Amino acid sequence: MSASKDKTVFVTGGAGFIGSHCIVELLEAGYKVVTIDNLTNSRSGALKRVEELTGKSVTFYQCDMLDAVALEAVFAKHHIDYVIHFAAMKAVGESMLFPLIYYKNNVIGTINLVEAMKKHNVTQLVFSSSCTVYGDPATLPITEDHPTGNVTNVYGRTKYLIEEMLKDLSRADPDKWNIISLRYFNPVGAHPSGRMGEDPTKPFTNLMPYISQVAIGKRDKLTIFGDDYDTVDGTGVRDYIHVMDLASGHVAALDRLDSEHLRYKTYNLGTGCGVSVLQLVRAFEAVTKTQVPLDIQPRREGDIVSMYANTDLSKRELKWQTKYTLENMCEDFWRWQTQNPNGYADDAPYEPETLYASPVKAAAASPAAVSVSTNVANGH
Ligand SMILES: O=c1ccn([C@@H]2O[C@H](COP(=O)(O)OP(=O)(O)O[C@H]3O[C@H](CO)[C@@H](O)[C@H](O)[C@H]3O)[C@@H](O)[C@H]2O)c(=O)[nH]1
Repeated sequence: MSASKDKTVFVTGGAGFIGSHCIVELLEAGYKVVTIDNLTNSRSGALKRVEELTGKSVTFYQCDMLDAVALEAVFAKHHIDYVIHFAAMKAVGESMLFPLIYYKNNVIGTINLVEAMKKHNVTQLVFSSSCTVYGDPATLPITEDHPTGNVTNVYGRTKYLIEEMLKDLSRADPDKWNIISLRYFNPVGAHPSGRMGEDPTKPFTNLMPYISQVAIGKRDKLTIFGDDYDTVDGTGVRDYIHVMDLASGHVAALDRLDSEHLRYKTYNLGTGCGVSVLQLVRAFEAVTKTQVPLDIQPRREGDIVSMYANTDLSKRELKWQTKYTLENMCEDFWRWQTQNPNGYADDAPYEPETLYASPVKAAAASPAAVSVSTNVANGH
């Protein structure tokens, strides 16, 4: 556990799936948390559950990453020690249809954040990146020094561009910046209590939520995109990681920033184990005692055959390792789904605090804050 008591972490995208679970870990490690979210792909009820589970509250502002004035106001109002930046749009298909919205929200949103940090002399940042930056891997398991940038979709390209931008920033001012990019593999599962989990308000395409919807009877069958890959059983292989392991990886990253001035460094967060689509389905069926009817279809365009992490560096330098098994991922996800069929939709909202002294002043200071909210969701 962290020794960084009384330090404040500013979390962007804190109501999202990974952000909210990470806040639980941060509060339990003794950090104070200030968070923003524009709630375009999440509900603030997640933060109420965070409070319920930890007995601690967070400071929450409903705020968009494109609202540079509001972002700055957060830094002006709070003494921030570290930033963890989750807020981003994350749907691969959508990113191909609306590339400018993705570049704007993800890249410009990050520029706004880093500029506000710079202005207020906050230099410690953990960035939520993705294994998608590796593109189609040349070698497996994937180490952090594997080439990046050969990305197959716009969402992934935004993550790659942000990584490069942060690297350039640290090169330009190496004594100042201390930045870690965490490359997540495939986050799944939910808080073991059954009180928190993934609750996207937009359509999703990820495997585990689909499996679960079939198991619960909301859909007839699971479409498997290709069973003729060169893998253990012909289906695609991924490195599924429990969201609580991912969350503890962020606490470890803050400890790492404290222990050494890194300038800029990347770490994989995965389990190191490749699991096929069929293996995940079978594990889910066994744990939940359900049947998931399958429909084998052609390969999905842009899909990668196999992807799993080499976790040596994160184990060694972050002193972090995963604790949850594939069975835990399935049972925790199932508990969340069955106990909360509507996610947080029925919960009272977590009341956002007011960022500005008066609404009139807010509108004058920050016209973007009162215009139609742009789409910053919470993702990886
Ligand atoms: O209905 C489905 C959904 C998925 N799959 C397969 O399941 C595997 C995993 O798919 P998915 O859950 O969509 O994850 P990825 O394709 O690995 O991409 C996700 O995981 C990446 C790593 O975190 C992120 O970068 C992406 O944004 C995110 O969509 C793949 O082999 C898919 O072909 C199916 O067979 N049927």
